[in-house]
Amino acid sequence: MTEVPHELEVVWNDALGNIDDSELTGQNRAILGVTRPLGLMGSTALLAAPNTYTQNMLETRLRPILTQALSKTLGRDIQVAVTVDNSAPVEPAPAAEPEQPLNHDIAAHDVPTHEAPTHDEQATSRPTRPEQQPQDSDWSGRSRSADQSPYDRGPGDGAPFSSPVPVPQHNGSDFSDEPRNGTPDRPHVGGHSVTKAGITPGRLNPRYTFENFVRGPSNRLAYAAANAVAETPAKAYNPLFIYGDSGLGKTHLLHAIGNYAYMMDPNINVLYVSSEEFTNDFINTIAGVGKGGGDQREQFRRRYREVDILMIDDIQFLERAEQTQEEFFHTFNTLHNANKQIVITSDRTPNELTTLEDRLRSRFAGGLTPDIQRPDLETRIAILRRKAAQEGLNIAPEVLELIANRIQSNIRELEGALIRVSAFANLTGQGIDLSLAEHVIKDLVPNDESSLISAQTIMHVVSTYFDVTIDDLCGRNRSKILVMPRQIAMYLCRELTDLSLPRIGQEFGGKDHTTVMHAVKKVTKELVEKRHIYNQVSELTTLIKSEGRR
Ligand SMILES: Nc1ncnc2c1ncn2[C@@H]1O[C@H](COP(=O)(O)OP(=O)(O)OP(=O)(O)O)[C@@H](O)[C@H]1O
Repeated sequence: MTEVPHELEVVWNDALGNIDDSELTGQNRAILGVTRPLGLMGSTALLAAPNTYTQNMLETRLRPILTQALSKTLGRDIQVAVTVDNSAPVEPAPAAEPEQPLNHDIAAHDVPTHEAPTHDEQATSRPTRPEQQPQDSDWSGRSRSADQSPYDRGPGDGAPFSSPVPVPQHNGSDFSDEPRNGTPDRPHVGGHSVTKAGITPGRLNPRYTFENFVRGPSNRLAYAAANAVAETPAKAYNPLFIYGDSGLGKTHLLHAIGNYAYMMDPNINVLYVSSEEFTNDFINTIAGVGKGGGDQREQFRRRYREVDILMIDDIQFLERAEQTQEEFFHTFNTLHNANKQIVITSDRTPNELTTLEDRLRSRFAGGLTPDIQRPDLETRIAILRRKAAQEGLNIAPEVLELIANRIQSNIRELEGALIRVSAFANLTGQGIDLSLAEHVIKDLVPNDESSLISAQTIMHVVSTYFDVTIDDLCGRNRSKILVMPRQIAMYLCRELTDLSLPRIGQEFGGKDHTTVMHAVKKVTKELVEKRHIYNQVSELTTLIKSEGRR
């Protein structure tokens, strides 16, 4: 890392000293602890963050506090720019292990000792690995009492929720088939997914953090367990097996674990992968063995076995194939024996995973197995309120309540409804009131109907509507005239069915899940910005629903 001139360090420390402690949560302090000043250019202070997650937090949540503090210190208006400096050293971790055992011996069904706060509760003290603590060592010149965890959540839980509508980074008018950060149809598992220091943790979604996760009775146990695992990997609950219906936040919690663990220790190896990706990667490896010199199997093993935290999403899709399960079993054992953390999600309990071998099921059941239930009305409203605030939408409480009342069982749908309502208001130049919301959401699918709608139905309706063939939708021709219907069809599959991203990719001619993800983001953005896309998506939704009911 660039050496920091002494005066700059002094200015930085003074500025940090100017921040009122009550404005910062423990996490904020930890972030500031790993941030370094790089220089002052005119009225801009350039800061270095060790990773994109920290950069993101500095640029959003902490920006106002930092600009104010730096401006006050320097006596003039200062802006802040943040760059990622991969070489930035994270404070060396003392090797000492915690003196107190942390929940080692808690039975699988026990409630975690550090119960998570609800969205109304605050500041829970958690056990913390001592090696994490130096990161915020005295950056502010203030001392912290020995028993105060640096990661206690402060009152500032009102972090802006990242927009579900992606900010356009290029001309958003075209429908391109390419995900911006990757090549479609190429498996995205492998070395680059492993978040070794210096490698951007590209597969972790920085928006999915613990802070952005609204807690309520339906998810409190899963949240608390995930939080404990992120703070003390392989010490609290191992494996952690979270199950629950589609769209209730399992993936969000996995990413939150990864983001949190990575923020605390950028040297940690975190790997997030869906079981379908694991299967595909394994099948490709087997197919390639012999062609590529025979070491592919070894590389595969290293990819999955040399990690500190392995997170497998949607384990119910783990291929029935014997060899894949065998491989996964050994991966699991190797990691577990090496005291590495494993986190798994599923749509059902371990015992209900009847396609899995008994020995795998019993391994899963041997850990903590919290579930996530459908959120209650209060939690749904809290989620909507947070999303609306993030979008800068001033929506009356009765409108949020209407949406929350109408969409009860899936948070993805809840978010989708909010986006549709705001898109319609935006495109028609109207304010968001009850009658507008009523008008928009009357067409949305109540969750119970979604099981009646298949990807085939959606493809059939979309292909007829746009006068293209189903082969066109599943093909790879990138002509604009085909890409747009294809992306809309993928978006509708995500919105109207319970299919996972990889499963949708398979339905569309074996495409990678990143291609589907890109399509979903693209259409979400376009339908907010373009009236004709909004109309097409609305019309198609109605057509698909009526087709699904037949
Ligand atoms: N408690 C919550 N607070 C805020 N947002 C949430 C919460 N739970 C879910 N979400 C949001 O709902 C959406 C769907 O969640 P997620 O993808 O994690 O569900 P899932 O259970 O993994 O679904 P699937 O099984 O279909 O993959 C995400 O955008 C997520 O951020």
